Amino acid sequence: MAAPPDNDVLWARGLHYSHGGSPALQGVSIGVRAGEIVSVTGPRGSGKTTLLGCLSGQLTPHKGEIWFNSVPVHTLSRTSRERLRRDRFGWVGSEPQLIPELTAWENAALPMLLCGTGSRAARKAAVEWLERLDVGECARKRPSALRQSQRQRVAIARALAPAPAIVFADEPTAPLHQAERAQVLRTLTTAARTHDITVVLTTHDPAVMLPKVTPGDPQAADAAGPTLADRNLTLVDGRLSGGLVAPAPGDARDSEDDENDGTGGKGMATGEDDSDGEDSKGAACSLSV
Ligand SMILES: Nc1ncnc2c1ncn2[C@@H]1O[C@H](COP(=O)(O)OP(=O)(O)OP(=O)(O)O)[C@@H](O)[C@H]1O
Repeated sequence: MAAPPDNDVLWARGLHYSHGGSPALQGVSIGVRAGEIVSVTGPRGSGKTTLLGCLSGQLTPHKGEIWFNSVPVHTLSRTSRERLRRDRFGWVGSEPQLIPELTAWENAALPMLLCGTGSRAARKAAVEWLERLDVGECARKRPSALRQSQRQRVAIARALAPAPAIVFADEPTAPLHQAERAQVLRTLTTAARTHDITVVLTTHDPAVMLPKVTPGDPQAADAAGPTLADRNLTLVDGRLSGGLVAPAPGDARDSEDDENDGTGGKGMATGEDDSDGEDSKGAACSLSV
């Protein structure tokens, strides 16, 4: 078993996953550095949610390796993976999935309480994060009294408050209005950057995440303002093609010819046997609290 590069907090090689025999990931390799914000885009059904499920330890890949620092996630027992998710990872789904009977601060504090943080400290951290995410005034309200964008900010506070090493966000802006999407994403990425939290997020809205870079025109890139992600990867039919600039519509690249693999230029091979044929393990992504 090869050791992962020292400077990657998360590293995966040759991931394969099939749902009921239908391949969702076909040899995906990725390396994520500590503090990096990586977005994964791609069309519907390209495998984004499955990739995040594997990387976050919710799904066990049928082939391949996943390392979190020096921990081989792919070989951990179910209990150890759940502990790893609880203690080191945060999760933001496309729906806030808050507990309706709890107030916003109680929802945000829940993962810390489950990790054994004292209730006073958990409440303090939860309220601070709600304030940082501009929903401090909602702390005592229940989810039903909040707007969807406020609920999603509470879910982001819940993911960030325990100071996880990595936050996984699966299409976190999907339920929001267009005007709120960039704002919520900016809130998530800014908060993660200031607290040195690594983020891997998926979106099928490339306009939201991709840096507005015009190749060969740095002035245009400067004028576009700061980018939300450090690196954007594109997943097509369960295969990754990396790059900083999205292919223009109609400029589809041939994934068979593309050796780019999302490892930040380390050149890790992705070309593995496509025939998987394993049955689905039927695991669905669930709330990581
Ligand atoms: N539980 C499941 N059972 C059967 N097939 C599934 C299941 N989950 C996903 N798939 C299939 O696996 C492939 C990858 O799905 P996945 O949800 O990972 O893609 P995605 O890029 O996240 O899609 P979307 O943008 O629609 O969320 C798709 O063909 C999908 O239909």
